[in-house]
Amino acid sequence: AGRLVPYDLLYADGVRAYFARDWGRAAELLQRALHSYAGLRAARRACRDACLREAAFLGEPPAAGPWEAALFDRVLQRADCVQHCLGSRLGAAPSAHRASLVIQRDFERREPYNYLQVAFFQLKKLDQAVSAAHTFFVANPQHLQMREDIEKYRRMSGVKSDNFRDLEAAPHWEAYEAGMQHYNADEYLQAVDRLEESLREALSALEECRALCEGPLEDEEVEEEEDLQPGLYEAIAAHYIQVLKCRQQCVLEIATKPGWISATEDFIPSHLDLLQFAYDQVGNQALAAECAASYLLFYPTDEPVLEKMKQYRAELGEDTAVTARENIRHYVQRSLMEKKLIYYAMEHLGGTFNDPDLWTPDELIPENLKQKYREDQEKKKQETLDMEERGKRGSLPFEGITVTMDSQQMNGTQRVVFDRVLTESECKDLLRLTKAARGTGDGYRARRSPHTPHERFEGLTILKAMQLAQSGDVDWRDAKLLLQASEKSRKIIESYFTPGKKLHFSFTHLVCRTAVEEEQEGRMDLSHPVHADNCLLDPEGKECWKEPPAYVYRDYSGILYLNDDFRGGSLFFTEMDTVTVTANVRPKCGRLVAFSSGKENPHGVQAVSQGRRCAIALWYTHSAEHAEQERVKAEELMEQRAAEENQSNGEEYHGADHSSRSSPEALVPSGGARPTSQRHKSVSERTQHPKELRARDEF
Ligand SMILES: O=C(O)CCC(=O)C(=O)O
Ligand SMILES: [Fe+3]
Repeated sequence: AGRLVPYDLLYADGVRAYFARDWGRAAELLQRALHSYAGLRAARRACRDACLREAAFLGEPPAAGPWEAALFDRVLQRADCVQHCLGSRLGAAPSAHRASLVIQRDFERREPYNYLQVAFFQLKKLDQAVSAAHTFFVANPQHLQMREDIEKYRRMSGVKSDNFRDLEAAPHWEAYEAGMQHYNADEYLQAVDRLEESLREALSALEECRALCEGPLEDEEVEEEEDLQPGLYEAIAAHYIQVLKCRQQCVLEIATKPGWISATEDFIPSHLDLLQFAYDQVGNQALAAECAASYLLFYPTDEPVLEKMKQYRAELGEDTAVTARENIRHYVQRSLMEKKLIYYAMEHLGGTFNDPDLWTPDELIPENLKQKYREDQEKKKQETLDMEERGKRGSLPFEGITVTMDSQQMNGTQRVVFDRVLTESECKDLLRLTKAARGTGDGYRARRSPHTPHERFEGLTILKAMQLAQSGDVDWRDAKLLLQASEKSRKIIESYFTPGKKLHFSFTHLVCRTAVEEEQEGRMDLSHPVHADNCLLDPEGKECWKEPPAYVYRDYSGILYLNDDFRGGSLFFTEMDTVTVTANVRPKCGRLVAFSSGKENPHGVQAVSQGRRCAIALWYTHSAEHAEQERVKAEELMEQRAAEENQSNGEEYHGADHSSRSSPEALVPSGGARPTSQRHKSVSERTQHPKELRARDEF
């Protein structure tokens, strides 16, 4: 095999070319980076398999003679094998292919496709731009800018719908979804085919993931001092336990659909359960029995499947042997062995382990760990109780705010309207912000509303507001007010709905909807069609799919209104059928409506038929991981400014608390070698990535 250039180098060069607007070079380098990344993974997998055979830990342990020599003899052989194998496949020392954590994360999140789509777009290679955009979006459904771009691509003529392809699609997910569709449609013959394929592919993906676990030891805390380094056996144990835990987590990785946050529970065993049912339906009792027996390896006391087993045995006759699948038996045994070792380590050496499986037999978990687990659960329960108690007594964190309507008055659950969150003059200042921003022409141009041709739609994000303040286009105090108003709303909503449980910003923007003159006659549509904020309402109103492209991690929504001098534009809530209206909210300055973002709160906005309706739209999440990154940047700019002001007139600014957030920069190890230092720059450049995209007005 030829020499594989390390993917992090290619990536760093590609990103640099991107920011130099050298699109051709950027596209080429980024594609090569992706290719090299895939090649590296394939090499690791292949070498692991080859060396597993070549230097196998097989046979009986030595009856007599030193155990240690026998074991380490194999360890040395395996190390030699792996070194050689990787060296010849990669054409370089394997260590050259170790990328920093930041870059590894970028690739896991498919970040290169984000750059690629822009580069392809600039090169007028639309088909490739679309598939890159789609590939990125599948794994990043929360990415607002990409969502907008995708919507634009969809509206463009000349873009074929089969270009919306996931270039990194995992074979097992494609098969699984097709299989489940057939299964749910009672098409069991096809279901069996696809689910078998899915199981096969999932197990194969699992092996690849496990192979990648055999990498270097990742120290949690870098211990610089030599005498803090562990001794031989401690070091081996620590590294081995790390590998075991990593391998155990692989099942979660393969069971998590790209773009989703949590894994499908019991992914492997549920395949076997589905298959046993489907085989039974198509009259293949022998295979049904085999799958049932395999399922029982995970859950040996599962009553319904034991029942089925009896039935299959009866149907097949006593002479037919029923055995579980060999590969599943192997999977279960191997997993149990790993769990035992991990639990032993936990009990005696400390550390933690999140067992990814629900089927782990109780007797495997050491008694004192179980005890500790129970205590933790108890503590958590108590905390929730305390929280609810506090919530009931809960008072709002600000004076003068009133609760105008609660859930009951709004005929629903988790809905509320507060008034007097802003004063008239604060509303005026914020409205001035939208006007001033409009004049600048950059990033804040009125566009057609994505929802209706009869309105224009303008959105201003927090970061944009700060940047405009920085460039002197808007007043700093107005921009600061936007930041403060949104934080105030956050506190109100947190204390009302989830006291004691932190709500993070997920996305914030100031939006105005303006009626387009002369286009209002006989208008039947809405300003914003009925929707739920964190799931996709199905048109028949029976379900709300909590899956991408919905912003699934959003937990609460808030809208803080700024004015009422327009016609139409009421917010309304409906039942799941999207037509039965249950509550109406007329916007006005200082009114904050808040509600949980799920299917219990479908809502829409009546047509704005005259004038301009402005509001700060706010979404919140409990998940720190999905906290709004733009905000960190915006607050930094604010603090910078405050510090400058402080110097000039001694005024004090109480900046926002950053401690709970991790900025992307924080992930960059200090003093890192080569690509790391470049990444440090491009990571912060990345916050400007959306602007970069915005500049493309060719859409
Ligand atoms: O502006 C409003 O009243 C509601 C807007 C909304 O529901 C949304 O943007 O998701
Ligand atoms: Fe909404």
